[in-house]
This record gives sequence, structure tokens and C-alpha cells, in this order.
Amino acid sequence: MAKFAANLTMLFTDVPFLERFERAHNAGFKAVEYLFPYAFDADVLASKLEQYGFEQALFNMPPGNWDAGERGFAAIPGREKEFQQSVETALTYAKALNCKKVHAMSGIVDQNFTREEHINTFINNIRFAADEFATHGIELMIEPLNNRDVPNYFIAHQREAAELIRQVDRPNVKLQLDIYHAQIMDGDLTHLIQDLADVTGHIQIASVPKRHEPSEGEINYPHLFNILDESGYKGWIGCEYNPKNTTESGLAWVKPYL
Ligand SMILES: O=C(O)[C@@H](O)C(=O)CO
Ligand SMILES: [Mg+2]
Repeated sequence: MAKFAANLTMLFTDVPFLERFERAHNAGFKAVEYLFPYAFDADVLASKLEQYGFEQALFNMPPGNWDAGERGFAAIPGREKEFQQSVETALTYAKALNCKKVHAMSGIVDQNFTREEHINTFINNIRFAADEFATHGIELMIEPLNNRDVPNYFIAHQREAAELIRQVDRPNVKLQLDIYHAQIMDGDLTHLIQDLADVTGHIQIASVPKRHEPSEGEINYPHLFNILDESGYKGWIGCEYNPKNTTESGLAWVKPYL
């Protein structure tokens, strides 16, 4: 049966970040995920997890200068040293939060370099991170982002990510299949989920086109939850959407699963 993690970057945003844990707990969630933990001391976050009995499902590696538009740099030539440092930073948090899945963002392509140069950089960086994480039993996620929201992101299609994962050739590197991005870029979701089941490590959801609750829009999520079950997916499904009104008023869809 599908199980859902509250994404605290997107849900409960009417209160400051640290207060969102309590709100997610009161709503019935048993796990949380969020983009970045780095603004907070790892011990503070760990105590929030402990206080509410949460599992930390996932967080992202440092993305570079987010406010300046950077979206990671795993594929960006010339940033290798920074990438290696960011692996160590992420590892410190992953250990403190007992988090077994970390997402490495690949970055907006740099027009000064060829596609091949980006791919080679990505493969080398991801192998480095995967090997560091493997010694702690941590899986490394890579996630395609749709090119309407994030133009020129290095990976936009799910099967392209699966091919890169094959080339990286490390057992702890997996696909973060965000069904919102997948519907915009790929479609044919039933077959996509089934075909990529063996490389999928994490799932996220939102409606399309508006990235609201999964109960609206063009995707039939109850059908896809069954497909995920049948495909053997047992991990958390991250609720990574912008609530249409308050978070709580839009949670009816998830109540039967909590
Ligand atoms: O889908 C998303 O936007 C996130 O999962 C993410 O990690 C990058 O912003
Ligand atoms: Mg996502």
C-alpha cells in the first residue's frame, strides 16, 4: 500500500520551517522530506524527527547558489572540487538524520561546454558521491526536472536519466521519479513506471498542470498508486506540491493512506 511523506519545503508554508514538523505530525504523516537542511543545525533537525517519530525520507545535496538560479552542479565541468565538498556536507546531515536517500541535482547546462563534457563530468561526480554514500548504506537519487519550470536543466526525461544511471554503473544510484515532471515531459505514465521500476528509488507527486494536490488535474493518481504497488515500489511517496489553499484543507485525498 502506498505510503506518503510530507514535503516540508512545499507543505505547511504558512508557518516557519521548524514548526512544519508538528503540523505534519498532526496531519498524520510518518515521514518527511524537504529540499535542503543546511540552514539548520543537524542536531536540531534530528531532535524534531525524534520528537515526532518521523523517518527522514530524503533531502537534496547543496545546490550551489539557489537564489542566483543554480540548480546543483553534478554535471557542470569545473565544479568537481565543490561537488566533492558538498558530498561531505550532505553526508554529515544524512548520518545525523539517519536518512538513506539523498538527491544530487545535476545543474543548468553551461553553454561553454558540450553535452559530452557534461555527461562525463556527471558520471565521474556521481560515481564519487555514490561510493562515498555506499559505505553508509545511503542511496543517491537523480531526478529529471521538466524544462518548462527549469529550462536547460541537464536531465529532463526519465528514460534519459535511466540510461545515465546505467552508465554510472553503481548499485546505489537510483531514479527519483517525480510524476509531475514525468507527465509534463514524458507521459505514458503507466508504462513509464513499469519500465523504470528496477531503477526507481524515490517517487514524488503533484497535479499537472498546476502542481497542486494530486486529487485534481490531468493525472489519475489512484490508478498510478496501484501501478506502483504492482511494480513492487515500497518506498515513500513525497507530497511535493503547492497546496491550493491551506495544506490541511487539501489533505482529504491522503487520509485513507495515512
Ligand atoms: O521536483 C523538484 O523540484 C524537487 O524534487 C527538487 O529536488 C528540485 O527542485
Ligand atoms: Mg521533485
